[in-house]
Amino acid sequence: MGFDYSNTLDGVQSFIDVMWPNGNEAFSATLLAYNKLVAELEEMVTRMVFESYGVEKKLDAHRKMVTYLCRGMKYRGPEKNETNMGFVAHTDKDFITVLHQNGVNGLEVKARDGQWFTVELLPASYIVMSGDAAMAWSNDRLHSPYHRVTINGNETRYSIAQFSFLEGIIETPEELVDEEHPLQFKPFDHLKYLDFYSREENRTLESAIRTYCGV
Ligand SMILES: O=C(O)CCC(=O)C(=O)O
Ligand SMILES: [Fe+2]
Repeated sequence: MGFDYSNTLDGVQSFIDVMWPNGNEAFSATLLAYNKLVAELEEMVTRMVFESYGVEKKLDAHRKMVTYLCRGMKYRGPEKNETNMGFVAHTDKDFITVLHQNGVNGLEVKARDGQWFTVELLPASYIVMSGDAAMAWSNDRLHSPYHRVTINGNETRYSIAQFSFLEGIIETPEELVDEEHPLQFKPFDHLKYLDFYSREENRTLESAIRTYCGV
């Protein structure tokens, strides 16, 4: 389950209203505090990326467009005759994802070289992963990896993710384009890309972002 504007009081409140019509102050305060911290982490990583590419002057305009979606996942262990009760392989459609899990591993990521590996996390660890929008923005420098969840044991896995989206047009900075690195993606409207991906016929594309706005 998930909700939009997840680092704002209004966003959290609209979720709480659905789940607890009589309110749940403690949960609401915890969720908002958590999502704000995770948004700060996302902001910090984004700043590091912009600085490392020498495009920090583009950061303010970028920040003004950022909005977050929070999603909570529950994966129970397989029962008899069931296999893999996880999440099918996909790339994230956002800019940057920050993921956290309870003590149960299960996330697998496909590296650039095609090898799948299991992400083994300490309880206090977070995963920061680039999505399709960051890949397009960076002219293919950041990799938006295929990933999936496979649950083998009996323990239930819980994870919580916060996804960043841009309300507006995403454009590759000209600093990241030159003769050696020709432009790979045309400017695109991030939320319209989500509409595109939500259509049945586009969900099985090898790379929805390349089909949508690849050069
Ligand atoms: O539960 C996880 O660790 C991954 C979830 C995920 O990939 C997603 O929600 O996009
Ligand atoms: Fe994902």
